[in-house]
Amino acid sequence: MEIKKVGIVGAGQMGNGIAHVFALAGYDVVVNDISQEALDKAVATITRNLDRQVSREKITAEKRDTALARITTTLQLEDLGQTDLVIEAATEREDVKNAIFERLLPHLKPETILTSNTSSISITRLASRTDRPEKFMGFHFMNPVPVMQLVELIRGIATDEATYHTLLKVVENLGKTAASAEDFPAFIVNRILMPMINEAVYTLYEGVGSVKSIDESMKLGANHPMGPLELADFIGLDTCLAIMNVLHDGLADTKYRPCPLLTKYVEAGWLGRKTQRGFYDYRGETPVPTR
Ligand SMILES: CC(=O)CC(=O)SCCNC(=O)CCNC(=O)[C@H](O)C(C)(C)COP(=O)(O)OP(=O)(O)OC[C@H]1O[C@@H](n2cnc3c(N)ncnc32)[C@H](O)[C@@H]1OP(=O)(O)O
Ligand SMILES: NC(=O)C1=CN([C@@H]2O[C@H](COP(=O)(O)OP(=O)(O)OC[C@H]3O[C@@H](n4cnc5c(N)ncnc54)[C@H](OP(=O)(O)O)[C@@H]3O)[C@@H](O)[C@H]2O)C=CC1
Repeated sequence: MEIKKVGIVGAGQMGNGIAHVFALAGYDVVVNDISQEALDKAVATITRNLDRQVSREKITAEKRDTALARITTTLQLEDLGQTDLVIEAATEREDVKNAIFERLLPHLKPETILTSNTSSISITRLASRTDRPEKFMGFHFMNPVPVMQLVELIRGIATDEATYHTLLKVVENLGKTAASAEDFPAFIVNRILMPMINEAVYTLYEGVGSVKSIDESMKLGANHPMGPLELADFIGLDTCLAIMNVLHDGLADTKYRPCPLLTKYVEAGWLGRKTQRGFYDYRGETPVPTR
């Protein structure tokens, strides 16, 4: 099946990055969110990131303008009805994702491929609640989408080969690299990455190091581009906690117990960069550690 028009549900940091790379690769993109403010912010972010690519001579101004013209936004989920591929990139909560699919399905063409950018939730379980488990897949982009090379492809138990091969071709068209992961909690990247981030929060919680010393240690001692706490703030602490809970519940092993300090930050609404406060306070000129 040829994919021409793509629908994206959720215009947060992942939704805007996914819209950016699809529009640049020549796909028509419709972005949906429940908030007009999120849609406006997404278009502003995409424009800023495309402008930066123009100023660094990665793309031409003409390519930027064509890409922007390919993106439309809508508050109405039914406007995704004529798309060939839908990528759900809303908040990492299973009830939210199920509700989106339930409202969206009556409007979709029967052949439309339905995917979720979920970081951790069972693809088989999400698919089983839809009318098309064979055309349902995990389509997991990494943050920041315009920069990161990898896309994880996760087949649910019922996903057919045609769907998998169609998405493999889409990843190729985006100029990215696909890795296949089996459908187990948090797949590959987050199965490995998130326990490291959670351990960094335990290291902070137990007073082994400060925010600054933990991040500096991993940047200078292990050559990570960002320290684990800086990365947690970048991903979103709500998303990190949600992934740890999926690992803990799904694998029933205490080694995945979310750190109580991570829970406390989320309960405070200190979700990282997106709320201006997390392990760092971003309200000033330079980020200041909060512990
Ligand atoms: C949670 C999940 O489910 C899965 C995940 O995504 S886990 C998170 C995975 N991501 C990571 O681990 C990211 C780790 N961090 C990094 O790789 C780097 O810090 C980074 C790429 C984000 C920034 O790199 P840097 O060298 O510090 O910054 P900088 O030189 O400003 O940026 C490098 C490039 O990225 C671009 N960039 C940086 N942030 C960007 C953003 N948010 N959006 C778009 N482009 C961005 C810059 O424009 C620059 O592009 P060029 O090379 O074309 O000039
Ligand atoms: N952050 C990351 O590094 C990565 C995240 N992911 C996954 O991508 C998904 C999105 O994450 P991210 O972009 O970081 O999250 P954000 O919090 O940045 O964005 C989520 C967006 O979804 C919107 N939303 C919530 N409910 C609905 C709904 N019913 N219909 C439409 N939109 C809705 C939110 O609106 P509002 O703000 O108004 O609630 C918000 O704009 C999650 O599943 C996450 O696990 C995958 C890879 C990396």
